[in-house]
Amino acid sequence: MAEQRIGYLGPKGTFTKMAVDGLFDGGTYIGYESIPACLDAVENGEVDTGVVPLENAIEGSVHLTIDYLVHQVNQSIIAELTVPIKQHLLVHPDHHDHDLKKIYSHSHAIAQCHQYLHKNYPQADLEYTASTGRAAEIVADTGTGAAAIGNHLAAEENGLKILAENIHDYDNNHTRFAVVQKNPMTLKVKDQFVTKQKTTVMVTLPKDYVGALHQVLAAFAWRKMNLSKIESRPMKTGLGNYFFLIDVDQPYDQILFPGVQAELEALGCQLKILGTYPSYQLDIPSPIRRA
Ligand SMILES: O=C(O)C(=O)C[C@]1(C(=O)O)C=C[C@@H](O)C=C1
Repeated sequence: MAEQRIGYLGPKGTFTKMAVDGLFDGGTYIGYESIPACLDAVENGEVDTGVVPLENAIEGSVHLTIDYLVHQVNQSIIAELTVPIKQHLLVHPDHHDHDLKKIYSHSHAIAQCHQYLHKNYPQADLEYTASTGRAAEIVADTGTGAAAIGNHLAAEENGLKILAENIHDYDNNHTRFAVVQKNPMTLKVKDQFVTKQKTTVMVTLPKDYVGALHQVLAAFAWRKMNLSKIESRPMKTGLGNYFFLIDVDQPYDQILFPGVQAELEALGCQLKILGTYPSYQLDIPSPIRRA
């Protein structure tokens, strides 16, 4: 069997790369500079599998991933993995008592550390990058006076030191990553702890009418199907038009899901299955190299 080709949000040292290293058992790994670039590579067959961030416990959904999956490509979620996230402040090895004028990172990483930044570096300019790994690369090139928010792997890969560790504002910080494929094929993953099986569906309503969402939820509720997440996103067709993304805590089956689908279609709604998949939980150790 040919080696699996896995695309991920790169470059080196991203949290997504940590997730990939933790999940897969061999393969060819290719880092892409942005979430759309990674999903495009899956779409055009450059890689078999893509791994992109989906949701963070502190900052919420990664809307770029959700919107791109729904509007721009035709792919299925075939697994998800939850990874503990520890954010550190990374600086150039020559950095000593310099002022920090600029702090670079991915918008989600900056958001996870807002209180810390507000308290300790209120004067610093916050610069958004496509990933935490990219932020670390910039700081390695820039030298002193700048910092990146990222993980211990980004520090190691870019020769940076950790000025402050665990700077995220809330302890229970985790991110869910989606593993996607265009043509679902078997994944070669390490022995992981599968916490549960899930199914993600997208529901669109015909128009805004009284009780519409209640009816959608009732179709799941009376079948005793547990929902672990529901989120609305704009359809991008005009103000007030939304679709709902719903995570159901059970695998797709030939009775309950078709029943929900038929019931919702009778109400004029549409239901699309975005994936039915195992949910993995990774516990990545994070060695700290102090400044
Ligand atoms: O920039 C990275 O390292 C990523 O993998 C992206 C990302 C995200 O988009 O949420 C992943 C995990 C962390 O929550 C911060 C950033």
